Amino acid sequence: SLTLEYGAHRIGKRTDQMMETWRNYGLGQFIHWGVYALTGGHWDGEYYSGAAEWIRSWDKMPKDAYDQLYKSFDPKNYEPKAWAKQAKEMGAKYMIITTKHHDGFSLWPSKYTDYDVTNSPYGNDIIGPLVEAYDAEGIDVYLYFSVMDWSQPGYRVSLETEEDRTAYEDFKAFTRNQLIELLELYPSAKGLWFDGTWDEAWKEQAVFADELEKEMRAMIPGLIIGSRFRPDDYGNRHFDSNGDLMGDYEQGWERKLPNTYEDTKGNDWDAVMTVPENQWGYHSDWRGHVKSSYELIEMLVKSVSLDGNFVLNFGPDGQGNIRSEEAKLAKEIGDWMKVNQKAIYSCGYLNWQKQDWGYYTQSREDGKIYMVVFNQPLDGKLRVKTADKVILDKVYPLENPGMILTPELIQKNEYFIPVIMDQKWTSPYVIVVESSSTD
Ligand SMILES: C#C[C@@H]1N[C@@H](C)[C@@H](O)[C@H]1O
Repeated sequence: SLTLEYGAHRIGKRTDQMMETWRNYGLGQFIHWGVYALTGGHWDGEYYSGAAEWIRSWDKMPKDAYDQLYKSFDPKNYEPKAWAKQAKEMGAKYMIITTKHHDGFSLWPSKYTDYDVTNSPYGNDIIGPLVEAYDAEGIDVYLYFSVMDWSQPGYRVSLETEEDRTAYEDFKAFTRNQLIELLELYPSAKGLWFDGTWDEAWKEQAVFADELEKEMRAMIPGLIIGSRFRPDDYGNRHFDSNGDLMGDYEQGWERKLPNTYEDTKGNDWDAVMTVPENQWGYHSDWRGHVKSSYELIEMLVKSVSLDGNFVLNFGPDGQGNIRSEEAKLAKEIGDWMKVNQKAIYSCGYLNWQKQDWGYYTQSREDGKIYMVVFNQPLDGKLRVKTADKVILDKVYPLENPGMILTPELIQKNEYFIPVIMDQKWTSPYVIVVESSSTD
């Protein structure tokens, strides 16, 4: 392997309590909010087919017009407490908020740019009240921060000339100043979710990024930072040039999920997911496929079954309203979580053979095994192939512990669990397996 000074600083999972808490979240909420929400994915009556938060990059979007939008940012309906309550009802254990997206508009009062909320009609800090509201609901807060910043004169995609390099040094200092400022203002934040680190100029900043990461970790012990922040000695991110994970968890699963445990490489990871195919910021006209709560619950369960967290995105509109489609999903997911949360919180991967009926999760607290059934077999027989030396001691529906189910032995370590068909199962349900080992 290569000798790397700025590659992974740890091989294997973090084992401290803060990371254990992160690992046990199961469900998170992403919030993408900023001046792009004012456009709703349209400009001058035209529909933008890209991701709404990228509308400034659209050739039909006059850049100076976009850059004036903040002078209309005055979200009368912004109610952080209501957002936090809704997230609590949904069952989210953490929330990631865009403090600054690629356009550079800072949702907090920043000493380092005039392109921030204090210079909008709204005038007040957006981030502070949100952090307080989510903290009050017991939902941990993480700060999304885009390194790429279209508003900064010093930003560069690549460093071709001496002028580029000089300008980029100013940009690096600005970036560090904003990050230190965020951690000083919001010390209850448990971690950072970085984005916009794919340009060549940043990929040359292994030394700077490493020093900055160390400085931030020193400010908030236990701070959790994903794989999308640092480039290594050769400009590689997520995995260093030896294939080892950078940061505390893998951030590569954006709008997609791993399919097998092997895909996760045994690392901690999160999957961040949009409701439409690709809209993070508010778009008033969602076209194409919009995911149902059934689909999203399956993605959540699949993520947990593979030792990951599932983070569902919300994109409030320009007035601070949570759109009705997202409110409905939050309610439907929350209703399912209220009944089945034991199969999600503090659960993870079980090395039993994957079956067609759904997913296994196992509690990291008491070892209980959960069979989350999405595809009910017509004969009601759920095939279970356990690992070796496993005894099934007790099997019952999570919703009805008194209904003891008797496994029918097929062959060594393989059973049918008969699920009584007179129950009209209309949503994914959970069977609990209490097991022991023969050795
Ligand atoms: C591309 C890209 C960005 N990464 C997602 C998390 C959104 O912020 C999107 O704009």
